[in-house]
Amino acid sequence: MSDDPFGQSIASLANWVPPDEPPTGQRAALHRLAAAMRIVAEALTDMQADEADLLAAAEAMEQFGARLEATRTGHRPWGFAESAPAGDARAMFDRSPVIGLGNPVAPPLRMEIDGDRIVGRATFGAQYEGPPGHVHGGIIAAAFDEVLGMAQARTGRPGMTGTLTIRYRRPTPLHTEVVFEARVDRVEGRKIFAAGTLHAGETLCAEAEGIFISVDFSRLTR
Ligand SMILES: CCCCCCCCCC(=O)SCCNC(=O)CCNC(=O)[C@H](O)C(C)(C)COP(=O)(O)OP(=O)(O)OC[C@H]1O[C@@H](n2cnc3c(N)ncnc32)[C@H](O)[C@@H]1OP(=O)(O)O
Repeated sequence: MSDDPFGQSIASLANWVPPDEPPTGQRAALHRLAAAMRIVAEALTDMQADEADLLAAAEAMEQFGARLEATRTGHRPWGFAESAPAGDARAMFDRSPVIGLGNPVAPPLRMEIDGDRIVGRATFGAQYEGPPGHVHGGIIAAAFDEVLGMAQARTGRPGMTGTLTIRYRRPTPLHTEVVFEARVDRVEGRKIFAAGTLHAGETLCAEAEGIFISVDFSRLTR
């Protein structure tokens, strides 16, 4: 394990604390671009632009896309995007589809550690709509997977999600800051049992239970 940076990073995750210094340079630019793409994604849900404007935007996006595509290396230093296995905070924050500031798909959820709890906050835009005016249930599941995944990772022997059970109690509103909380209930052998809640204000919108199975993540990279 000592010469395995992947394993070392996972092991050190138990003491990981989210960095609070603002990014600079290329990374800051990446975050800005991803934020702009989120604005586009949400605007597409109800914009009234005409065909010509949409075609002009599509052409510009295609051109920028081609420029970025040409710079791709195919290099995937960590192989994962989820918080629990990524280890390196930058890889984790930037690439995750849930918390990645460099990933326009991510809402993004913002996580913090509060004692033995993980707290995640997000404001979901219209691009995450399921029932009218409310958040899609699959998106809520993804967010729970992330916060429960981070909670279980802090045991120091993280696992993959084996079972994730969600009870949706009330519709979760769009355009409102909602709060996820997660903690580890118990560990039985390789099984880590985690549980969490989702609130919008005082309203309990959903509850989750997850069983994570500790694995040797270095095997997944080979
Ligand atoms: C570095 C940390 C990474 C954490 C990431 C967290 C954030 C997000 C995580 C994800 O989204 S991961 C992506 C979604 N999950 C997957 O793709 C997992 C796919 N499934 C597998 O790879 C395997 O089925 C798994 C590793 C979960 C289990 O396979 P194993 O062959 O290692 O398990 P095994 O059959 O030896 O069973 C070990 C124990 O776990 C139990 N178990 C196995 N699969 C289970 C399952 N799916 N749910 C609940 N329990 C399960 C099993 O009953 C047994 O319990 P006991 O020890 O009490 O007998």
